[in-house]
Amino acid sequence: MSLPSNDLVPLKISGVVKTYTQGAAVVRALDGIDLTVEAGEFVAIMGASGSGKSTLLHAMAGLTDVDSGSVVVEGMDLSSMRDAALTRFRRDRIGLVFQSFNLIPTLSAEANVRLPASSRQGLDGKVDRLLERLGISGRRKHKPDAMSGGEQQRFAIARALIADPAILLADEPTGSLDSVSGQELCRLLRELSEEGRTIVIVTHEPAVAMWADRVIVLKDGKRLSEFKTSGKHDPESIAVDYQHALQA
Ligand SMILES: Nc1ncnc2c1ncn2[C@@H]1O[C@H](COP(=O)(O)OP(=O)(O)OP(=O)(O)O)[C@@H](O)[C@H]1O
Repeated sequence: MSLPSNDLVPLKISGVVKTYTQGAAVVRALDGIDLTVEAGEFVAIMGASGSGKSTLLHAMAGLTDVDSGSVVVEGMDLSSMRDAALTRFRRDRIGLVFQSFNLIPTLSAEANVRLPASSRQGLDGKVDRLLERLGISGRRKHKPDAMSGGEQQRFAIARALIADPAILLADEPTGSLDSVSGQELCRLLRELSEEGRTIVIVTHEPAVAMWADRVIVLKDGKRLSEFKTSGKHDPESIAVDYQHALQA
């Protein structure tokens, strides 16, 4: 499956700060993050619990307002957009996948995939190709609760990709899967990236991060360090690189 390309940078984040106030305490969940993700790149975001990974992913998707700095997706500054325009832009240009799949239980798996498609033109063929590509065509009429976690997550990925977004964002996509299904899902994400999809995932697992091209390490809301995986499909060496990055 080859993808249409354009010259726009899929994601550029500059100086992003996000604080939460809890009573008298102010938490700087993101403390001046800069990050550019190039077309076709596969980036993993790692960091300890509370380091700001999910907040960053939500900021990338325009699901969280940031206090300052900018999040620019394909040249569009999300903070400058009104709610309705942002919702449309997110549906068309940003694919989102969550740990808990978030499929609508009363709809068939295929109906879930069709939901974000704004136009019906050519949709049937597109759905067929995508489900075939993800190896879930035979399960399309099932309701989500009649499928395994791995199948549900593939449908969630199909739903995220149906509009050919600029970027696929996934928050702990293997977090609800057993390790075999988790690795199968990672292999699928790797293949999608090699087909030209731009992907950012949040994970705390070296065995997941090893499928990415580049690992960004967060600590206390700051971008502490990063390293390239150089195709090392070896969780132990990724764990070592991660520990080095934490000590940088
Ligand atoms: N809605 C919120 N209200 C108040 N504080 C929040 C909120 N969301 C996140 N935080 C705080 O912001 C910081 C970063 O949280 P975030 O969920 O982004 O971290 P994380 O790295 O994704 O953690 P985990 O790996 O545990 O999911 C934490 O200190 C967290 O308690």
